[in-house]
Amino acid sequence: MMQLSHSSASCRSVPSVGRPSLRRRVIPCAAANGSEGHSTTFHRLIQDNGCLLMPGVYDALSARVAKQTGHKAGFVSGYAVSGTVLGEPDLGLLTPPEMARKAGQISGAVPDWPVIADADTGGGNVLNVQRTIRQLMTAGCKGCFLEDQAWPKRMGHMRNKEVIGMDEFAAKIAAAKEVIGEEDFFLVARTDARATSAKYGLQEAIRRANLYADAGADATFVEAPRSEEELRIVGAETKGLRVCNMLEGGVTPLRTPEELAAMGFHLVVYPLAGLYAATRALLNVYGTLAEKGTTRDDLAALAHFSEFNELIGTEQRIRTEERLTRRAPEDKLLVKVRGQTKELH
Ligand SMILES: C[C@@](O)(CC(=O)O)C(=O)O
Ligand SMILES: [Mg+2]
Repeated sequence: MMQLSHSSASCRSVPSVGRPSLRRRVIPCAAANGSEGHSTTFHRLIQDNGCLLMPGVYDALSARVAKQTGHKAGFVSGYAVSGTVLGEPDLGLLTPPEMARKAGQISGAVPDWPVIADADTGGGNVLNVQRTIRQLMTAGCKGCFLEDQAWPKRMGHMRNKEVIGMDEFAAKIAAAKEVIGEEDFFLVARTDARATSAKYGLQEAIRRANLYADAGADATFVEAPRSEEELRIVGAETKGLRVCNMLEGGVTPLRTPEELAAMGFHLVVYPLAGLYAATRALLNVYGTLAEKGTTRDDLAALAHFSEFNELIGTEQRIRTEERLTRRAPEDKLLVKVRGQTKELH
């Protein structure tokens, strides 16, 4: 059973981000009331780091870069995967199997780096939720976000959202918990009730988050608070572990993990920072190429050949290939069999 009963004076240190250096900064831990349940990788990461910062990732390469720059975990963003795999907006077009496939590629590329995937609404009713969660677990994910939007869902900071009934969503949480059992999988229940087109608002979102915590979610996520004041209210009035979504250009003001920890949050996601940065870089370099016909005067804006090869382990792979296939001077193939080198003719 997990305990996060640190006083506001207790602290954890986390590595700084943005570069691979080991510079560390300290984030005061927020106390979590009612955070009981089975312990998972993400419970441990939150306990060890105070407030855990997770960048959004959308493919194997972005996950490798996030890991290399010192992040301890990543969030496979539905918005970013929809944008990069389909070239489509986050309006419910990406299917759960497409997300599971991408999440599996990411987990495969960074096997020792935990990721939480965006399960959106779970793809339908309780049975779809169970299938989706099983697929994400098989893909190697260590958790997911599941949200109470009606289908077709839309990205949380867009207009025309609707939510399903809170009891119906509590049943989806129960369905998810049933397949998770004692597995190492962290379930975040998200409510979009703050910003629907219908009658709801912040108090409804808080009521829902608390119901979802009672239904067994490991953490709750009130989507789209509109001000610092609303962030504080969510931090003060919801139970258990709390997730905060920091979205450049969205309706919630951007804050640091330190600032959010002081308001009572435990897990901070910047889901679109990488996607938007990569998009800006591509716009720039393709624009340059179209304009000038060459990149030769703009190489500083690009990763270097050797830098990129190092990032994806090219040299290591070539050495493995050489070790397994190199021919002896007499042109015989040497292979290792149970520790002994033998010649193949
Ligand atoms: C976090 C998010 O769900 C975006 C959102 O709806 O706020 C994502 O897909 O990255
Ligand atoms: Mg999403």
